[in-house]
Amino acid sequence: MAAASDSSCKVALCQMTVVEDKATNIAHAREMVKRAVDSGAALVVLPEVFNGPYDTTKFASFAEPVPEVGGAVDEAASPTLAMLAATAKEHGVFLVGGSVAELGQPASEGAAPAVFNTCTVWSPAGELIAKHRKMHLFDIDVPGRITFKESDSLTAGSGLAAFDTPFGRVGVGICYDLRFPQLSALLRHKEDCSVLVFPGAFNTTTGPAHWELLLRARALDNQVFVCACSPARNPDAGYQAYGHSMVVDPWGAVVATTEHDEAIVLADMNVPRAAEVRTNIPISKQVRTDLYTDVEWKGPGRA
Ligand SMILES: O=C(O)CCC(=O)C(=O)O
Repeated sequence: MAAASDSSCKVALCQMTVVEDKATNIAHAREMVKRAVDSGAALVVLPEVFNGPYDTTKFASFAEPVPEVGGAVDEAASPTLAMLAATAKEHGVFLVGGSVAELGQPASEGAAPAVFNTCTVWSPAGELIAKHRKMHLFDIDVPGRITFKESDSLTAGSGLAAFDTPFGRVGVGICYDLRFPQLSALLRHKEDCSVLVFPGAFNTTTGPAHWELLLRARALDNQVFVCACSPARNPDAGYQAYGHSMVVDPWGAVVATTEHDEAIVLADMNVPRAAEVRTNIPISKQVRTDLYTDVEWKGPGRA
């Protein structure tokens, strides 16, 4: 395992090019993780839906069963997960396996199996130590720019995912989950995380406008490191990823990033910096939880 002291850690975000062919993506991810480890990373992150196209009509055909935390991978049915487990173990690193379409159980008898957008996290021993099903599905309509409806083919998850490392506790969300400060706040205040990791795939409309702003906002309002890993932009793909994988520190500063081409983004995270910022600006002690209980969330379908 690459050197990771008790407090600091080198993180690598593998901004890989994703193509239509699953086996090619699996092999490419394995090779990028190896390169990340060769650069000294102890925590390696892959992008959202890294084993196939980001396309609601294709998720089901790329989907694989995902075991529960601590469970064994069915290597024949889940070649992507088998690679993640083996690669984490081979290199002795924590591996946040981007996300894959997860083949779940049918919601009712006779229904099609539910498909989730699921992030798996692997320990240096190759064990599945956390699993996050995307909680907020990416359904947006910006006329003339982008319309996307994950809920056409995906089911939302509802659990929190976090895992312990020698350098601190790490929480996980996926892409659109970033837009919901409540999830990050739960990871910080309920799960006690100092690092949040988001595999994500923003696009060329919302990416330039919101990606960095959201990452820096989540870092600042929770006083945590935020690491977000995108696929590279593939000109041949139907969905044009924004790229710009990024690490933000608890002060809200961007400490490492890139453009939209394939790259490995590396950053040293000095995790005790989170505690230092929390002492300097003690918002978690000053927060007026007594005043926020009556928020009435507005929107269609809500009273
Ligand atoms: O929130 C956005 O603008 C992009 C979200 C997205 O691409 C996703 O959730 O996969």
